[in-house]
Amino acid sequence: MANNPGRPIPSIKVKSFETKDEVDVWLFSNPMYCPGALHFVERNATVVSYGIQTNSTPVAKRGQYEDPTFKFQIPLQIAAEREIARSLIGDPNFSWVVALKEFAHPPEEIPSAMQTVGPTFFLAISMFGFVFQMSSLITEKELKLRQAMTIMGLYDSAYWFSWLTWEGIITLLSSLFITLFGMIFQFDMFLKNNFAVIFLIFFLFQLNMIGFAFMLSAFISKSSSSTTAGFSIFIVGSITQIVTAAGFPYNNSIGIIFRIIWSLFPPNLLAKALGILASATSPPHDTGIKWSGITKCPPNETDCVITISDIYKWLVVTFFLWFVLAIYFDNIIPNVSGVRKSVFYFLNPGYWIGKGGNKVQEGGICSCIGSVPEQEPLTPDDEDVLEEENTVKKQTREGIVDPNIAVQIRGLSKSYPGTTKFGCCRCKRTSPYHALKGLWVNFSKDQLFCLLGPNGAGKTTTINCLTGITPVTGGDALIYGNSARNSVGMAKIRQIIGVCPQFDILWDALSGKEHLHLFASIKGLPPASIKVVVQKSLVEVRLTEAAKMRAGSYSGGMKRRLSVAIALIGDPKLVILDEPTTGMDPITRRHVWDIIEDAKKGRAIVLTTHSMEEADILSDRIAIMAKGRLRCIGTSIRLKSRFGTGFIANVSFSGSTNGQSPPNGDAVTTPHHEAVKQFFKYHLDVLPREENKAFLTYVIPHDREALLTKFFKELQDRESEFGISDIQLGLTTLEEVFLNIARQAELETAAAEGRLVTLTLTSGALIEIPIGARFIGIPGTESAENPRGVMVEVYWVQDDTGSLCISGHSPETPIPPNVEPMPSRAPTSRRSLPVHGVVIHPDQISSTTTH
Ligand SMILES: Nc1ncnc2c1ncn2[C@@H]1O[C@H](COP(=O)(O)OP(=O)(O)OP(=O)(O)O)[C@@H](O)[C@H]1O
Repeated sequence: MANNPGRPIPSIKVKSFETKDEVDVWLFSNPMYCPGALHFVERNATVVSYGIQTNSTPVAKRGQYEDPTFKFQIPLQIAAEREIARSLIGDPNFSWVVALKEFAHPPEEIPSAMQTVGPTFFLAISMFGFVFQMSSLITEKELKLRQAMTIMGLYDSAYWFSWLTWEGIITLLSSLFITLFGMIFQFDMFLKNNFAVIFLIFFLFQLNMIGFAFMLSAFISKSSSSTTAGFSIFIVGSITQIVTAAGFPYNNSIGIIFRIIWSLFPPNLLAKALGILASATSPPHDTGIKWSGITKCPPNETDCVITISDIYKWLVVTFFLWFVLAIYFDNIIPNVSGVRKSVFYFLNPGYWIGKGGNKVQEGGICSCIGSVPEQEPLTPDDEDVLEEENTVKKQTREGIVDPNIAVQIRGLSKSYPGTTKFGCCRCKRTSPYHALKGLWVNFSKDQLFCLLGPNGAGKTTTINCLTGITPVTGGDALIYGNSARNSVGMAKIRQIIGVCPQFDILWDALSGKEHLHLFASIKGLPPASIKVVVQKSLVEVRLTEAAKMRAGSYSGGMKRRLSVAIALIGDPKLVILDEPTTGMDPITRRHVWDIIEDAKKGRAIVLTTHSMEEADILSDRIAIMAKGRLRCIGTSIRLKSRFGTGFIANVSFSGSTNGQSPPNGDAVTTPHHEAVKQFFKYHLDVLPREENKAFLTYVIPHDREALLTKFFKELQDRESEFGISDIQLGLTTLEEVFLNIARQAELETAAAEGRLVTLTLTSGALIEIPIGARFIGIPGTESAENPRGVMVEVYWVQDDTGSLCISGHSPETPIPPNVEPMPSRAPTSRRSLPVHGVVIHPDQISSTTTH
């Protein structure tokens, strides 16, 4: 204890044992407690043996590891040997001195926290901006927000540069805060290196990550995938940063090609830069990198292949590379409408000088577009449609520019090509579809043109062609003289149109006011006037109180009103409203109708709607489309008179107070009712469609039109005799016209395609009949009683999608003798396979046939 070099060991720190085994047991049960043990064996008077046992685990003290050999083993050895020598010599003062000294060596390099966890930590910080940026860009694509802005006139360049400016500012601030926090927390790397040197590394790195996010977002179509993509980049980045910190590939033993490829991934450059900056301040006497030293290799680095200034250059160059690639991929990867530019679009000089070069095509890069079969020119069946077509064709041929025409659609056709997509194991084929089959129509200025039609008629496709969302297959559309087929024309069109799309395209996080502000700016309104215009617009659509609320919390009707306001902002010359009042309550709907009515002045409006009332009230002209073609065109009255079933006459009786049905709903027949019914039957041969105590309602077919003047004059003269209080005469509703046209179109298509449906007879037999066929002869029913067999009349209704379905059939009746005999066939067995029914032309059915 007294011989320990340096200072004696106090007795409380020493334990003694009888045997080696006792020592081992004690050491085993008290690990890391005792640094060393001495074993003495006194062999004889001149020989004393001893053994040394030490703990070989190095222990860190204040960041420094103590070497057990120097610290314990040698001192124990010296102490033991001194004591043995003294004991053997018998001189208690006998002593010798041993001095121990390490070789001189450079200061030990302890990797700093900045070198070990710094790269991952700062990569994690930059991932916030990265994921946010990707998800913002993808959400704008996914929700068609970007498309909406483009239609309203936003240039791609403005879109990209506005994002870049915003992200540039955020990145600048975040880099500033990172550097300042590093200094506040007294990290040597931040304190000793030049402020600008550190700040620029963080700024350029984060900007680079933003460029990388821009590029990656072109490949992702769902915003929910952006977090997954961000996380994957983080994991990969963390691993490659560890590899970078270990020295790969920034040393002379690795080829430059590896270094170039490695440096394309921004986290690797950050890891290398932090490595250089941290090692420049790691030994206490190092002073860090000054601005003037960014081009020099750090003094501690022996195998230096890259300097801080090289890293700056790399970060700047790769940022521009990502940014350019982001714009390129954004153009060549199909957008949300499946439309893209050609892979070599940038080789077209027109693209750079703004004269064309923006031609778009459909289908993905890896999908083969099948050839679209040519559509045969169809001559319209309807005389009004034919006349309109001839007018437009004549104007086109003669180059007549009618100043009153806002939109001239010249044989517009659109076919969605069939595509073949090559998946992992199979090819997916879709067949081509002709959505528009040659439209020829003029939309006049100061008028509202209403496009009606069943679902899938082609209304939205027409609008998409007019707004450039989808490329036109054939024909053209001129909007105020600008062609929708030409990119220069389309750029001009977008400055003069306002669109309210079928589905609300709004940012949940922006308020109504901010939306209007944004679109007013896109429309190029002078900044000074925007505030006033936005306020006026909010008042118009009654959203003043909700102006500052986020659009995400608006009701469906409020969102629609905001979409209408957006369409009207900036005083567009053509306003396209695709089902603008869907989801609105009746009061709001009427209010929006007023807005639309007011908006007609000085501009053309194209409206599509499924509300016949809306079409009736707002439209100056109406066209009904079905299966990609115009079926009729004209004013509401013209359509009703031509395609309605006729006139509706309503006769009210005096004595009825409110004109409503009796409470039990039963028809009440009075002598007056009977007299009026007889009068109608005698003069017009019609029966009431509806009758009750208060009134009688008749549908009078068009063919009796000539009799009406005389008939109603006489009815009016006999009003008091019949007890009539009021007579109303009107045309049938637009809805009826719509249903008739849709039915006709459905029939045509079914006949052209030879589509069949199965009719189940009351007898249980199944027969196949063409869709829409009215009288059907049942094969195999010929008998002595009915030598020509029997037939049924089939009743048809249209379902929600406009398709015809069988609603029932009449009882079986004998086929009249004037009908040609059916081809002879074996009798149909019950519930056997369906046989084909024989279609009997209605003209062959005599008047005795029941309906
Ligand atoms: N990208 C596409 N690829 C293939 N077919 C399409 C595509 N877009 C639309 N169609 C088809 O074109 C037809 C016309 O569609 P469109 O959206 O123009 O109808 P619509 O008259 O607007 O119907 P709705 O009243 O339901 O809005 C439909 O049969 C539709 O399936």
